[in-house]
Amino acid sequence: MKFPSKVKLVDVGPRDGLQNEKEPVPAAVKIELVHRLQDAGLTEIEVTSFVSPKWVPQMADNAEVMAGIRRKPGVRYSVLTPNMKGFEAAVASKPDEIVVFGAASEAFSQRNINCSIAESMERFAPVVQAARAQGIFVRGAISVAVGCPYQGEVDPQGVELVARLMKEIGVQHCGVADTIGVGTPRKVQAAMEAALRHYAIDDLSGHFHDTYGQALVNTMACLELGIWQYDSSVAGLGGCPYAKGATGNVATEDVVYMLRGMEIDTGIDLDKLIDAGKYISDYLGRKPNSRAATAILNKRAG
Ligand SMILES: CC(C)(COP(=O)([O-])OP(=O)([O-])OC[C@H]1O[C@@H](n2cnc3c(N)ncnc32)[C@H](O)[C@@H]1OP(=O)([O-])[O-])[C@@H](O)C(=O)NCCC(=O)NCCSC(=O)C[C@@](C)(O)CC(=O)[O-]
Repeated sequence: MKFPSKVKLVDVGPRDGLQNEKEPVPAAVKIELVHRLQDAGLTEIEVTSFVSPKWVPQMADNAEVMAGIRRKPGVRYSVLTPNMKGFEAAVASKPDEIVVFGAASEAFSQRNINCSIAESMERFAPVVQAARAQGIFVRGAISVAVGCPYQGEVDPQGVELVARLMKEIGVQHCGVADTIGVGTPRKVQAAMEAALRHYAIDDLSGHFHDTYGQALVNTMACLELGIWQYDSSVAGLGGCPYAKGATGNVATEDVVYMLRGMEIDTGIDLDKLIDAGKYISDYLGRKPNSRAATAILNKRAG
């Protein structure tokens, strides 16, 4: 079996991780988390989202967080922008990349962004056009790619349709997301293969929540396909406010530990990453949701 020799991880903890916290997390803590992640070697960090503060109040400090980051050369900072209003607000904060986020089920599209799949593409198209005209890279996320909390099963055709529509409007990179973490390896591979009909392997990534404990094995299944880009979340933070019961993303620490053992380069310093995860977990008053971090922290404590 030939795996990729390097993997790029995008830490989505500051955005996906913190968007679901009940208590507000101060902008200063989010900024410090971003700093610790970049110091640990992350080269892309999903910082925040420019969505409606009525829908997701946890991200209302988006501009303040973006303005507070000490930018490190070589690191890319991405933000979510669901429509032109979000994009216009985001541009002022100079993101390297924006993310438009659609869904492979109509039901999730309605609950998450208040429109149908077709309408979402109409909203995204001018955003994509404006971003690309300004040299801002555009990533697209396809939520509920293997299962939806409202519809149930999602078949690969649903993913293929949204990947095609995203490609048609000029989205440059396609992220396939198991929002509620129900996927298992063959299902996730099928979703990826559907997206691969429209996106090259270098323009595709996986985003796996760990609700059923399948995220690492799903990552492994995608490595087998040659996919080398993944989202993950420090300390396993996260969840989507419109996917009740879904837990956080796969912990960045767990993915880095696995890849290090497989001699696949990530450029990430695991010890510093664990410190970053401990920092935010201490702030939130709980333990990191990462088996590797827990084991290493226990070992450190002797
Ligand atoms: C998409 C909208 C905005 C549509 O929301 P809407 O209500 O349909 O929008 P609207 O155009 O009818 O506007 C209604 C009000 O919202 C305001 N508004 C409109 N747009 C914006 C904006 N961008 N920023 C700030 N304000 C905005 C607008 O100005 C207006 O304000 P009012 O006149 O009532 O005072 C809304 O549904 C929304 O914000 N949804 C939040 C979705 C979200 O953030 N979900 C979580 C992130 S996605 C995710 O986690 C999944 C992912 C990516 O990680 C992958 C995975 O795991 O699946």
